[in-house]
Amino acid sequence: MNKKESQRLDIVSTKPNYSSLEGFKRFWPFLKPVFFWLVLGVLLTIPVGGLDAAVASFLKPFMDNVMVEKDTEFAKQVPYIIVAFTIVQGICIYASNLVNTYVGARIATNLKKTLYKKLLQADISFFDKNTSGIVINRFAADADTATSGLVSNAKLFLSKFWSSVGLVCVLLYNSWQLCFIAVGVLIFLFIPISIVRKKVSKSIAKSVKSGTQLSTRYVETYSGIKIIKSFNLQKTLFEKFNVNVEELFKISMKMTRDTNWLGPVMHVVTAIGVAGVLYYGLHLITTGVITSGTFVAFIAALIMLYTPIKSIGNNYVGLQTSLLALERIYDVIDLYNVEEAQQDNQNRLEGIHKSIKFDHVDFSYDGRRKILKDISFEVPVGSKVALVGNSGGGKSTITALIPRLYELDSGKVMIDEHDINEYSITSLRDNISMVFQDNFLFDGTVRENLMYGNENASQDQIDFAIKSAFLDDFIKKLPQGLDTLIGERGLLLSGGQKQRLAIARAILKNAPVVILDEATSALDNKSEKVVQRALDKLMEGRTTIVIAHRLSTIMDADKILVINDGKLVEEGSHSELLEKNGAYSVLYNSQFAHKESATEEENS
Ligand SMILES: Nc1ncnc2c1ncn2[C@@H]1O[C@H](COP(=O)(O)OP(=O)(O)OP(=O)(O)O)[C@@H](O)[C@H]1O
Repeated sequence: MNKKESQRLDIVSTKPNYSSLEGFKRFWPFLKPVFFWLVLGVLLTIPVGGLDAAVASFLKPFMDNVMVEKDTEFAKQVPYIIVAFTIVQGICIYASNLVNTYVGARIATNLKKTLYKKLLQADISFFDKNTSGIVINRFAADADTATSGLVSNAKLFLSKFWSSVGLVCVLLYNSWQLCFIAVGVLIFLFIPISIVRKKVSKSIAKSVKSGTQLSTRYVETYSGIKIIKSFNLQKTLFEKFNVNVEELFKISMKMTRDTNWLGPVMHVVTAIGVAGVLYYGLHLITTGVITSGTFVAFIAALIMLYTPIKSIGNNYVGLQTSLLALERIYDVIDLYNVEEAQQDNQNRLEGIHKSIKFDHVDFSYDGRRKILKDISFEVPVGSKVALVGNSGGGKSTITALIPRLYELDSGKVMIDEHDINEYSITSLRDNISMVFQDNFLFDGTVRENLMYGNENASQDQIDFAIKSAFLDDFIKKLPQGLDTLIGERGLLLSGGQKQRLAIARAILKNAPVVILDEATSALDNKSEKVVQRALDKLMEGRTTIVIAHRLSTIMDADKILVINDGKLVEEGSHSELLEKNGAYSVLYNSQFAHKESATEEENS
């Protein structure tokens, strides 16, 4: 796999990639801020677990004093002591729940912040390679899965750990021989646990993959609903969904089959332990090695010890699920991205004074298929350069390289004779406004959407941008003017209005370089004219690179570059290129002829 391919997250690992120590080290940055609370939580679990042992150990004097020696003095105190102990235990349980929940929620929140930052910084190529379902699952759901499972299991494990330590001490104190039998049988539990571990890891990886596909289906349905309805795709999509959801059902049933036998096996193993203790205990009592009180206390402690072990099966799957989710999180955190890798000491780009230059640029999206081949050209400051050429030729790709949305394979893109890699990415992008064919609007009001162009824009600046984009009449008619909600994806706006809002946003950004990617090709003639006028306002006094299919909009460009199949085949002004009678002239004549024949058809 080459570097450009290495960002795919759909390959879910089935084997743990980290040793426990490595895993802990990686988790440390998230544990550190809550370490005090974590220690407090652990300390609070000591009395919770330890008091179980205390309760069990009271049974011995109770039995021996009352039953055997008929001395009730101490026994009378025991019920009060037990109630007092359990009250203390209850308070500790409450406090430890509170502290542990705080620790878990804090870690999950910090993990989500780290992951979201990572998502915002991820290279565009990451989004080309990973589906929306992957993003939702890997960046949001995994943080909850990892922490909720880890915290609940750690809480359970810790409290049971301390109670087990206490109970084993009680067992040892009462009879080391019986303790040997009781604890010895537990060794047999390691075999089924390791079998389950392997099977569960595989199933969890499969279920993550299926769950991801399911999430993608939901997102696709949401964003593609118009196409789904107009092509009557409901049945097709439902069938695909059906396959995914049934697969998930099968995986979860398999997981249940693979793991649920662990419970009964634990039951049998612990029962063998109890049976062994009873068998040998009888011998020890009859030979006078232990008293009956000792024996009763021993059995009580043993039952308490075995109870959590029997539920290990269920907890184990939860724990394994969380650990694997944590590993997937590490995969995401380890993803390389250009923004994060950048040095802090990079120069800020403060405007453009000379030119934007492509110097022998080669580019591929996947490291294999070359999209741009040896592209060299210069855009002098303040000029308007147009990119034309065949569909899929690489025009949009060229424009994406200027704000470093993708990294080059070789060659250089330069601003004012400096490689753009020398400037900080933020400052580079601050200097460029892009208007696309399909402009994304955020959920919120018209004003909020405009102000994404400039968060500190004054009312005067906003008014100017609206006027320049010919949006003032439209906004006056909106029920709440600038503060009208336009909804996610700007559904309340027409195509042309959306375009003009995007142009107003770009005007507000006031960047010296403007890149227009086929900004008017989706519009009808009337809207195109208004949008074109708005674009002219945006381009005024700025360095502009325009991609256009309609040559009529770029005939006045200072320079036209013809890009065919990733190569720059011609360069010059409209009249120079027509004179050359080459690729541009073919393109121009085909459009012109097309227009003429269309007009003839209309006239006839
Ligand atoms: N994100 C991407 N990942 C992989 N390949 C891509 C990606 N975007 C574009 N391509 C490929 O790169 C080539 C050039 O695409 P590009 O969009 O730059 O062409 P274009 O000249 O702008 O086309 P059009 O005029 O049709 O918009 C095409 O073959 C396309 O399939």
